[in-house]
Amino acid sequence: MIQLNGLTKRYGEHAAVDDLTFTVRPGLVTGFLGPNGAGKSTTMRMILGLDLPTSGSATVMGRPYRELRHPLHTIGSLLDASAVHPNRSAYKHLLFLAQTNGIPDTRVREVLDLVGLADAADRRAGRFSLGMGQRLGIAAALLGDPPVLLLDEPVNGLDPEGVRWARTLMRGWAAEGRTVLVSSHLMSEMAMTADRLVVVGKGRLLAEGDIADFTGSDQLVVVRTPDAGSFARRLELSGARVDPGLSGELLVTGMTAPDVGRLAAAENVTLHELSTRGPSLEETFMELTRDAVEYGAAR
Ligand SMILES: Nc1ncnc2c1ncn2[C@@H]1O[C@H](COP(=O)(O)OP(=O)(O)OP(=O)(O)O)[C@@H](O)[C@H]1O
Repeated sequence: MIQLNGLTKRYGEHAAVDDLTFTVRPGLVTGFLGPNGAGKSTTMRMILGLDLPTSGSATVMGRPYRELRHPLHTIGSLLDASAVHPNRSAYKHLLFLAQTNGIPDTRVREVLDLVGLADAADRRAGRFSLGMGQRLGIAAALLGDPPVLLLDEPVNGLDPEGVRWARTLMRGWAAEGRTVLVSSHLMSEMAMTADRLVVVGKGRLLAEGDIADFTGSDQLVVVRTPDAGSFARRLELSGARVDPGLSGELLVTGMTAPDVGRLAAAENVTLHELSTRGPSLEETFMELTRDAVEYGAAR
Protein backbone atom coordinates (compact mmCIF):
# COMPACT_ATOMS: atom_id res chain seq x y z
CA MET A 1 0.00 0.00 0.00
CA ILE A 2 1.20 3.49 -0.84
CA GLN A 3 -0.56 6.50 0.65
CA LEU A 4 -0.17 10.12 -0.33
CA ASN A 5 -1.65 12.78 1.89
CA GLY A 6 -1.64 16.37 0.67
CA LEU A 7 1.74 15.67 -0.91
CA THR A 8 3.23 18.92 -2.20
CA LYS A 9 6.60 19.86 -3.69
CA ARG A 10 7.43 23.46 -4.54
CA TYR A 11 10.42 24.69 -6.48
CA GLY A 12 10.33 28.42 -5.70
CA GLU A 13 6.90 29.65 -6.75
CA HIS A 14 6.25 26.61 -8.92
CA ALA A 15 4.34 23.67 -7.46
CA ALA A 16 5.65 20.54 -9.22
CA VAL A 17 3.31 18.45 -7.06
CA ASP A 18 0.30 20.20 -5.60
CA ASP A 19 -1.68 18.71 -2.71
CA LEU A 20 -1.88 15.14 -4.03
CA THR A 21 -3.95 12.70 -1.99
CA PHE A 22 -4.56 9.14 -3.16
CA THR A 23 -4.02 5.53 -2.11
CA VAL A 24 -2.40 2.82 -4.21
CA ARG A 25 -3.98 -0.45 -3.16
CA PRO A 26 -2.51 -3.97 -3.08
CA GLY A 27 -3.57 -6.63 -5.56
CA LEU A 28 -3.97 -4.15 -8.40
CA VAL A 29 -1.87 -2.47 -11.05
CA THR A 30 -2.37 1.28 -10.74
CA GLY A 31 -1.39 3.35 -13.77
CA PHE A 32 0.00 6.82 -13.05
CA LEU A 33 -0.67 9.08 -15.99
CA GLY A 34 -0.16 12.70 -16.88
CA PRO A 35 1.33 14.87 -19.61
CA ASN A 36 5.03 15.79 -19.61
CA GLY A 37 5.90 17.84 -16.55
CA ALA A 38 2.74 16.81 -14.67
CA GLY A 39 4.76 15.81 -11.60
CA LYS A 40 4.80 12.01 -11.88
CA SER A 41 8.56 11.55 -11.43
CA THR A 42 8.68 14.12 -8.62
CA THR A 43 5.87 12.23 -6.86
CA MET A 44 7.69 8.92 -7.27
CA ARG A 45 10.94 10.44 -6.01
CA MET A 46 9.15 11.63 -2.87
CA ILE A 47 7.59 8.19 -2.31
CA LEU A 48 11.14 6.80 -2.47
CA GLY A 49 12.57 9.40 -0.11
CA LEU A 50 14.80 10.86 -2.83
CA ASP A 51 13.10 14.26 -2.57
CA LEU A 52 11.55 15.74 0.54
CA PRO A 53 8.00 17.09 0.33
CA THR A 54 7.45 20.77 0.99
CA SER A 55 4.32 19.65 2.84
CA GLY A 56 2.13 16.58 3.15
CA SER A 57 3.35 13.02 3.27
CA ALA A 58 3.95 9.83 1.31
CA THR A 59 4.05 6.48 3.10
CA VAL A 60 4.86 2.94 1.98
CA MET A 61 3.27 0.16 4.07
CA GLY A 62 2.41 2.84 6.62
CA ARG A 63 5.83 4.50 6.99
CA PRO A 64 7.71 7.24 5.19
CA TYR A 65 10.45 5.64 3.04
CA ARG A 66 13.25 7.01 5.18
CA GLU A 67 11.82 5.23 8.23
CA LEU A 68 11.59 1.81 6.55
CA ARG A 69 13.75 -0.76 8.33
CA HIS A 70 14.32 -2.84 5.17
CA PRO A 71 13.63 -0.57 2.19
CA LEU A 72 14.44 -3.06 -0.61
CA HIS A 73 12.31 -5.70 1.10
CA THR A 74 9.43 -3.23 1.25
CA ILE A 75 9.45 -1.37 -2.07
CA GLY A 76 11.28 -2.09 -5.31
CA SER A 77 11.62 0.65 -7.86
CA LEU A 78 12.71 1.41 -11.37
CA LEU A 79 13.22 5.14 -11.85
CA ASP A 80 16.12 5.63 -14.20
CA ALA A 81 17.33 2.42 -15.80
CA SER A 82 20.52 4.09 -17.04
CA ALA A 83 21.70 4.69 -13.46
CA VAL A 84 24.18 1.81 -13.43
CA HIS A 85 27.96 1.78 -13.33
CA PRO A 86 28.78 1.29 -17.05
CA ASN A 87 31.84 -0.92 -16.48
CA ARG A 88 30.19 -3.20 -13.97
CA SER A 89 28.60 -6.45 -15.18
CA ALA A 90 24.88 -6.97 -14.63
CA TYR A 91 25.74 -9.63 -12.05
CA LYS A 92 28.18 -7.38 -10.15
CA HIS A 93 25.72 -4.48 -10.23
CA LEU A 94 23.03 -6.60 -8.59
CA LEU A 95 25.49 -8.29 -6.23
CA PHE A 96 26.60 -4.90 -4.93
CA LEU A 97 22.97 -3.91 -4.32
CA ALA A 98 22.22 -7.24 -2.66
CA GLN A 99 25.26 -7.14 -0.37
CA THR A 100 24.63 -3.57 0.78
CA ASN A 101 21.04 -4.48 1.64
CA GLY A 102 21.53 -7.77 3.44
CA ILE A 103 20.11 -9.85 0.60
CA PRO A 104 21.69 -13.30 -0.03
CA ASP A 105 23.96 -13.58 -3.13
CA THR A 106 21.84 -16.46 -4.46
CA ARG A 107 18.96 -14.04 -5.06
CA VAL A 108 21.00 -12.29 -7.79
CA ARG A 109 20.89 -15.30 -10.16
CA GLU A 110 17.19 -15.73 -9.38
CA VAL A 111 16.27 -12.19 -10.44
CA LEU A 112 18.53 -12.36 -13.52
CA ASP A 113 16.58 -15.47 -14.52
CA LEU A 114 13.25 -13.79 -13.79
CA VAL A 115 13.99 -10.93 -16.19
CA GLY A 116 15.60 -13.08 -18.90
CA LEU A 117 19.13 -11.75 -18.44
CA ALA A 118 20.81 -14.95 -17.20
CA ASP A 119 22.91 -15.24 -20.38
CA ALA A 120 23.97 -11.59 -20.21
CA ALA A 121 24.91 -11.68 -16.52
CA ASP A 122 28.62 -11.15 -17.11
CA ARG A 123 28.34 -8.50 -19.80
CA ARG A 124 29.06 -4.87 -18.97
CA ALA A 125 25.83 -3.06 -18.15
CA GLY A 126 27.10 0.03 -19.98
CA ARG A 127 26.90 -1.91 -23.26
CA PHE A 128 23.29 -3.00 -22.71
CA SER A 129 20.54 -2.00 -25.13
CA LEU A 130 17.76 0.22 -23.78
CA GLY A 131 15.51 -2.82 -23.35
CA MET A 132 18.18 -4.85 -21.53
CA GLY A 133 18.81 -1.87 -19.25
CA GLN A 134 15.09 -1.79 -18.39
CA ARG A 135 15.21 -5.51 -17.60
CA LEU A 136 18.24 -4.97 -15.36
CA GLY A 137 16.37 -2.16 -13.59
CA ILE A 138 13.40 -4.47 -13.01
CA ALA A 139 15.78 -7.16 -11.70
CA ALA A 140 17.12 -4.66 -9.17
CA ALA A 141 13.56 -3.75 -8.12
CA LEU A 142 12.83 -7.44 -7.49
CA LEU A 143 15.96 -8.19 -5.42
CA GLY A 144 14.23 -7.83 -2.04
CA ASP A 145 11.03 -9.61 -3.20
CA PRO A 146 9.08 -6.52 -2.06
CA PRO A 147 5.31 -6.30 -1.65
CA VAL A 148 5.29 -2.88 -3.33
CA LEU A 149 6.68 -2.04 -6.78
CA LEU A 150 7.00 1.40 -8.27
CA LEU A 151 8.04 1.71 -11.89
CA ASP A 152 8.59 4.88 -13.92
CA GLU A 153 8.03 4.17 -17.63
CA PRO A 154 9.13 0.51 -17.38
CA VAL A 155 8.29 -0.39 -20.99
CA ASN A 156 10.27 2.51 -22.41
CA GLY A 157 12.62 0.99 -24.99
CA LEU A 158 11.16 -2.50 -24.87
CA ASP A 159 10.25 -4.24 -28.13
CA PRO A 160 6.70 -5.66 -28.53
CA GLU A 161 7.73 -8.99 -27.00
CA GLY A 162 9.31 -7.09 -24.11
CA VAL A 163 6.23 -4.92 -23.63
CA ARG A 164 4.08 -8.02 -23.41
CA TRP A 165 6.54 -9.61 -20.99
CA ALA A 166 6.47 -6.51 -18.74
CA ARG A 167 2.67 -6.51 -18.82
CA THR A 168 2.51 -10.18 -17.81
CA LEU A 169 5.04 -9.54 -15.05
CA MET A 170 3.06 -6.61 -13.61
CA ARG A 171 -0.26 -8.49 -13.84
CA GLY A 172 1.43 -11.41 -12.08
CA TRP A 173 2.68 -9.22 -9.23
CA ALA A 174 -0.83 -7.82 -8.73
CA ALA A 175 -2.28 -11.34 -8.77
CA GLU A 176 0.17 -12.24 -5.99
CA GLY A 177 -1.31 -9.39 -3.94
CA ARG A 178 1.49 -6.87 -4.46
CA THR A 179 0.95 -3.14 -4.83
CA VAL A 180 2.05 -1.92 -8.26
CA LEU A 181 2.29 1.74 -9.28
CA VAL A 182 3.46 2.31 -12.84
CA SER A 183 3.76 5.47 -14.88
CA SER A 184 3.49 5.43 -18.65
CA HIS A 185 2.73 7.57 -21.65
CA LEU A 186 1.45 4.60 -23.64
CA MET A 187 -2.31 4.75 -23.24
CA SER A 188 -3.12 1.58 -25.17
CA GLU A 189 -0.60 -0.30 -23.04
CA MET A 190 -2.05 1.10 -19.82
CA ALA A 191 -5.55 0.13 -20.95
CA MET A 192 -4.33 -3.47 -21.13
CA THR A 193 -2.17 -3.49 -17.99
CA ALA A 194 -3.79 -1.34 -15.32
CA ASP A 195 -6.81 -2.01 -13.09
CA ARG A 196 -6.94 1.54 -11.78
CA LEU A 197 -5.69 4.89 -12.98
CA VAL A 198 -4.53 8.06 -11.30
CA VAL A 199 -4.29 11.01 -13.69
CA VAL A 200 -2.36 14.16 -12.78
CA GLY A 201 -1.82 17.46 -14.56
CA LYS A 202 0.27 20.43 -13.45
CA GLY A 203 0.93 18.62 -10.17
CA ARG A 204 -2.74 18.21 -9.29
CA LEU A 205 -5.01 15.18 -9.18
CA LEU A 206 -7.31 15.28 -12.22
CA ALA A 207 -9.02 11.92 -11.96
CA GLU A 208 -8.80 8.60 -10.16
CA GLY A 209 -10.77 5.42 -10.71
CA ASP A 210 -11.13 1.96 -12.19
CA ILE A 211 -9.99 1.61 -15.77
CA ALA A 212 -13.62 0.98 -16.85
CA ASP A 213 -14.54 4.45 -15.57
CA PHE A 214 -12.18 5.90 -18.16
CA THR A 215 -13.18 3.77 -21.13
CA GLY A 216 -16.65 2.49 -20.39
CA SER A 217 -18.91 5.54 -20.44
CA ASP A 218 -20.88 6.71 -23.46
CA GLN A 219 -20.56 3.34 -25.14
CA LEU A 220 -21.91 2.89 -28.58
CA VAL A 221 -23.21 -0.56 -29.56
CA VAL A 222 -22.65 -1.49 -33.19
CA VAL A 223 -25.16 -3.97 -34.66
CA ARG A 224 -25.11 -5.54 -38.09
CA THR A 225 -28.14 -7.57 -39.08
CA PRO A 226 -30.03 -8.45 -42.28
CA ASP A 227 -33.20 -7.26 -40.46
CA ALA A 228 -31.87 -3.75 -39.81
CA GLY A 229 -35.13 -1.85 -40.39
CA SER A 230 -37.39 -3.94 -38.18
CA PHE A 231 -34.76 -4.50 -35.48
CA ALA A 232 -34.06 -0.74 -35.32
CA ARG A 233 -37.76 -0.10 -34.63
CA ARG A 234 -37.79 -2.86 -32.00
CA LEU A 235 -34.73 -1.32 -30.30
CA GLU A 236 -36.36 2.11 -30.27
CA LEU A 237 -39.52 0.64 -28.75
CA SER A 238 -37.30 -0.68 -25.95
CA GLY A 239 -35.98 2.81 -25.29
CA ALA A 240 -32.70 2.76 -27.24
CA ARG A 241 -31.61 5.44 -29.67
CA VAL A 242 -30.64 4.10 -33.07
CA ASP A 243 -28.66 5.91 -35.76
CA PRO A 244 -27.76 4.48 -39.13
CA GLY A 245 -24.03 3.80 -39.69
CA LEU A 246 -22.21 4.47 -42.95
CA SER A 247 -22.32 0.89 -44.22
CA GLY A 248 -25.75 -0.31 -43.11
CA GLU A 249 -24.87 -1.03 -39.48
CA LEU A 250 -27.00 0.29 -36.60
CA LEU A 251 -25.37 2.54 -34.02
CA VAL A 252 -27.20 2.03 -30.75
CA THR A 253 -26.95 4.15 -27.63
CA GLY A 254 -28.84 3.92 -24.35
CA MET A 255 -28.71 0.13 -24.22
CA THR A 256 -25.87 -2.24 -23.33
CA ALA A 257 -24.52 -4.83 -25.79
CA PRO A 258 -25.78 -7.76 -23.65
CA ASP A 259 -29.29 -6.24 -23.64
CA VAL A 260 -29.19 -5.73 -27.41
CA GLY A 261 -28.07 -9.37 -27.77
CA ARG A 262 -30.87 -10.61 -25.50
CA LEU A 263 -33.46 -8.62 -27.45
CA ALA A 264 -32.17 -10.04 -30.74
CA ALA A 265 -32.37 -13.57 -29.35
CA ALA A 266 -35.91 -13.01 -28.04
CA GLU A 267 -37.00 -11.62 -31.42
CA ASN A 268 -35.21 -14.34 -33.38
CA VAL A 269 -33.12 -11.73 -35.19
CA THR A 270 -29.89 -12.90 -36.85
CA LEU A 271 -26.87 -10.78 -35.89
CA HIS A 272 -23.77 -10.54 -38.05
CA GLU A 273 -22.03 -8.18 -35.65
CA LEU A 274 -22.55 -7.04 -32.07
CA SER A 275 -19.71 -4.92 -30.77
CA THR A 276 -19.06 -1.84 -28.69
CA ARG A 277 -17.16 1.32 -29.42
CA GLY A 278 -16.29 3.57 -26.54
CA PRO A 279 -14.01 6.50 -26.14
CA SER A 280 -10.51 5.05 -26.01
CA LEU A 281 -8.40 5.69 -22.92
CA GLU A 282 -6.32 7.99 -25.08
CA GLU A 283 -9.36 10.12 -25.96
CA THR A 284 -10.46 10.32 -22.33
CA PHE A 285 -6.91 11.19 -21.27
CA MET A 286 -6.60 13.97 -23.87
CA GLU A 287 -9.92 15.41 -22.75
CA LEU A 288 -9.01 15.23 -19.04
CA THR A 289 -5.60 16.81 -19.45
CA ARG A 290 -6.44 19.39 -22.12
CA ASP A 291 -5.98 22.32 -19.77
CA ALA A 292 -3.00 20.79 -18.00
CA VAL A 293 -0.62 20.33 -20.91
CA GLU A 294 2.39 22.57 -20.41
CA TYR A 295 4.27 21.94 -23.62
CA GLY A 296 1.71 21.12 -26.32
CA ALA A 297 1.64 22.01 -30.01
CA ALA A 298 -0.48 25.06 -30.85
CA ARG A 299 -4.08 24.11 -31.60
N1 LIG B 1 14.85 19.84 -9.39
C1 LIG B 1 13.91 20.62 -9.95
N2 LIG B 1 13.99 21.96 -9.93
C2 LIG B 1 13.05 22.74 -10.47
N3 LIG B 1 11.94 22.26 -11.09
C3 LIG B 1 11.80 20.93 -11.16
C4 LIG B 1 12.77 20.03 -10.60
N4 LIG B 1 12.34 18.75 -10.81
C5 LIG B 1 11.16 18.86 -11.49
N5 LIG B 1 10.84 20.15 -11.69
C6 LIG B 1 9.62 20.63 -12.37
O1 LIG B 1 8.53 20.00 -11.79
C7 LIG B 1 7.55 19.71 -12.78
C8 LIG B 1 7.21 18.24 -12.73
O2 LIG B 1 8.27 17.46 -13.28
P1 LIG B 1 8.26 15.87 -13.33
O3 LIG B 1 9.56 15.45 -13.92
O4 LIG B 1 7.92 15.35 -11.99
O5 LIG B 1 7.09 15.58 -14.35
P2 LIG B 1 6.69 14.21 -15.06
O6 LIG B 1 5.21 14.11 -14.95
O7 LIG B 1 7.50 13.09 -14.52
O8 LIG B 1 7.10 14.51 -16.58
P3 LIG B 1 7.54 13.50 -17.76
O9 LIG B 1 6.30 12.80 -18.19
O10 LIG B 1 8.02 14.47 -18.81
O11 LIG B 1 8.61 12.62 -17.23
C9 LIG B 1 8.10 20.19 -14.10
O12 LIG B 1 7.56 21.47 -14.37
C10 LIG B 1 9.58 20.26 -13.84
O13 LIG B 1 10.17 21.25 -14.65
